[in-house]
Amino acid sequence: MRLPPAIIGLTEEVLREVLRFTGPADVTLSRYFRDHPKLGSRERGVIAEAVYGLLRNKLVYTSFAESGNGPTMRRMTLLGLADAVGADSLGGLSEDETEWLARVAEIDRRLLPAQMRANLPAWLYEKLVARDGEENTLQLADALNTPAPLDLRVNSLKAAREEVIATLAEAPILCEPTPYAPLGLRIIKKPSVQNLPLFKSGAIEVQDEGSQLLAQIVGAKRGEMVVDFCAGAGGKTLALGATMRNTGRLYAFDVSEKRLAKLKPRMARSGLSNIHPVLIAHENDAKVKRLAGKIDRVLVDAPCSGLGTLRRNPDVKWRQTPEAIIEMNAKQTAILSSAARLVKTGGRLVYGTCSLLDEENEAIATHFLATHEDFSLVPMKDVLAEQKIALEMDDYLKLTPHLHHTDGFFAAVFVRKPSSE
Ligand SMILES: C[S@@+](CC[C@H](N)C(=O)[O-])C[C@H]1O[C@@H](n2cnc3c(N)ncnc32)[C@H](O)[C@@H]1O
Repeated sequence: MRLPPAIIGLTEEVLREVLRFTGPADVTLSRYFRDHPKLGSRERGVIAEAVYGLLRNKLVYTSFAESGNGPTMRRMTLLGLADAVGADSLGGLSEDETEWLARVAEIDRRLLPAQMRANLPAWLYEKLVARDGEENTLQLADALNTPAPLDLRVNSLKAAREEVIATLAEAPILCEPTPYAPLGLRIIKKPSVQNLPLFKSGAIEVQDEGSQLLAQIVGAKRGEMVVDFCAGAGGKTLALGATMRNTGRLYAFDVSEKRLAKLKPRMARSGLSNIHPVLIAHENDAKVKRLAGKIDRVLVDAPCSGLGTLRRNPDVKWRQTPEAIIEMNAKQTAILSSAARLVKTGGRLVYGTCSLLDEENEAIATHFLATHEDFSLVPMKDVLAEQKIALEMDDYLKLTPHLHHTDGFFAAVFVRKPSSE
């Protein structure tokens, strides 16, 4: 069925707003939909898909849009919509526009300049090419510009992975076990899971496989004292709590009241009662100091550029700047250093990000080791062997969408040496 011609104007309107990059694209879209309550779910889906497609392919589409007659923004919108639903499904196109879309569809994108094909800003593209070479960067960019599948984590307190697979099949939702995370499921077609009884009962949570692995390498055990220092809405907190079998004490720190508030209903669904959310003013808050030297395991899932999550948040690559990343580096160093004080002798400290950049990853880990003689690195290959995760890594965990089909993640594991060492 053809879409009503009005969808073009509506998409163009919200696209203009999104491309101002004054806030995250998903927030702008939600606000737009709230302000336009008459839009049906199909229209909303199409508009969102068109906007996300445009953000993923912005460089290529801008160049195509500039090639035709008429306003560029309308042409960008048509490209996004044609990508989302196919040009044949669009009502209200002029003859000229129909022909132009057909011509553009014939262009061999392999002939475009490499940075344009990568659809990455120049500063990021150049940084990645300098490190990984052009071919690897193009492969990475291709994976980052492809929408992610939907990954779920089974809450082992409530169900076994096999049971969940069987229940989902009745829906019918087909999924497969994730290759590395023992409780993960991957759904290729993305159904809405929020209304499923499995979700409402807390048997499943939405969580990328990479994020599940980051929680797993903390190695939290029954009865331990654990801190999730940057808990946010608690994606990893919930995974840690289940690994601890709902025993011990798991502190969920964050500076954002709004994010911690989102953790509460998730805690209630999960059946976990070992989690203690704590709002802190900053990383040196007195609430942190009180626990110094008492904690078995600390996870620092640090605030970062988020460039590893472009499959889900394609606007991030256009909103990030090298200057913002330098500021972030200072924050990451400060948070890691403060969180380290919590770790008891022999305890584990994990630093993780969803960034692809060395300066947010290895550089922070190396600097930490150079300035904290009482900590040493636990090579990631040892941690993965301990956790029986079948991944080949050297010192650090480095997950990328083109190699591991997860979001981009980095992690380093440190241990606090016994004082005699
Ligand atoms: C990558 S996000 C965490 C995501 C979360 N762990 C999850 O799995 O869903 C980083 C978090 O760090 C928090 N944050 C920023 N500055 C902080 C600080 N100084 N101390 C603690 N948390 C901080 C942010 O509010 C944000 O929620």
